[in-house]
Amino acid sequence: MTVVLRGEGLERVFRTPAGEVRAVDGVGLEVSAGELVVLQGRSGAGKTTLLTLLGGLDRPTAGRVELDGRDLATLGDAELRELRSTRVASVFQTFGLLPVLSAAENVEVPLRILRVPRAEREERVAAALAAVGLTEHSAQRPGELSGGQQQRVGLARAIVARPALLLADEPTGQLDSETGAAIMTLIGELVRDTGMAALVATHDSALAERADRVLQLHDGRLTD
Ligand SMILES: Nc1ncnc2c1ncn2[C@@H]1O[C@H](COP(=O)(O)OP(=O)(O)OP(=O)(O)O)[C@@H](O)[C@H]1O
Repeated sequence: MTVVLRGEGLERVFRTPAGEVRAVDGVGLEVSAGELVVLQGRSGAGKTTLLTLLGGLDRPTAGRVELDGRDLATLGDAELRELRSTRVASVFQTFGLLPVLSAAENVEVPLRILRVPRAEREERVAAALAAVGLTEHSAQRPGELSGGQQQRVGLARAIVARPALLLADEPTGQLDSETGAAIMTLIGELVRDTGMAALVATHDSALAERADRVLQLHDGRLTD
């Protein structure tokens, strides 16, 4: 399978008044197309910092990230933004939906940014909402949806631009365990159906059952 994401020798050191924090300390990993990898680790293990490096939102202190075959260090800001908006989708614990927009309008946002023509936007938004089982709720605003439904809107918005990579940081953190498990199952289905690569950070070990592979992060390092 094609490797979509590769991290090599990644380090991220934060300099704080209290001293240096090695949040990510020599991490190497690969995620391939059609693969769901779960990144597990306790609070403070470095999961968010690692995802931020892998998604090109922050630059590593050392090491390299290759996304879709491109070394992020060689890209300028504009190229990096372009790669991020076309090839990477992110899902967070706080669903990040715009409260004044309907579910469908929220899902449409990435396509507007990419200047996709209107008719195609409508078609793709409908398909993404159908994929997460929310066709009947497309006109509702986030405040009128349950937490699990809001996260499904977040997932529809993530996949609508057909990214090569989905990065999710505690996507089930605000949900009860049953709803969280359903969201994780849905992520697994989306990965299989679309062939995208997915890396999902969570401290919930029950969710790891749905992964093709589980990585354990401890004090910024991957352990076996
Ligand atoms: N901007 C920053 N400045 C200084 N230290 C930071 C910064 N961001 C993160 N850290 C530190 O890096 C370490 C890893 O933090 P990170 O948020 O990546 O962990 P996490 O595994 O995502 O935790 P959680 O599950 O609680 O979100 C922690 O010790 C944290 O305090």
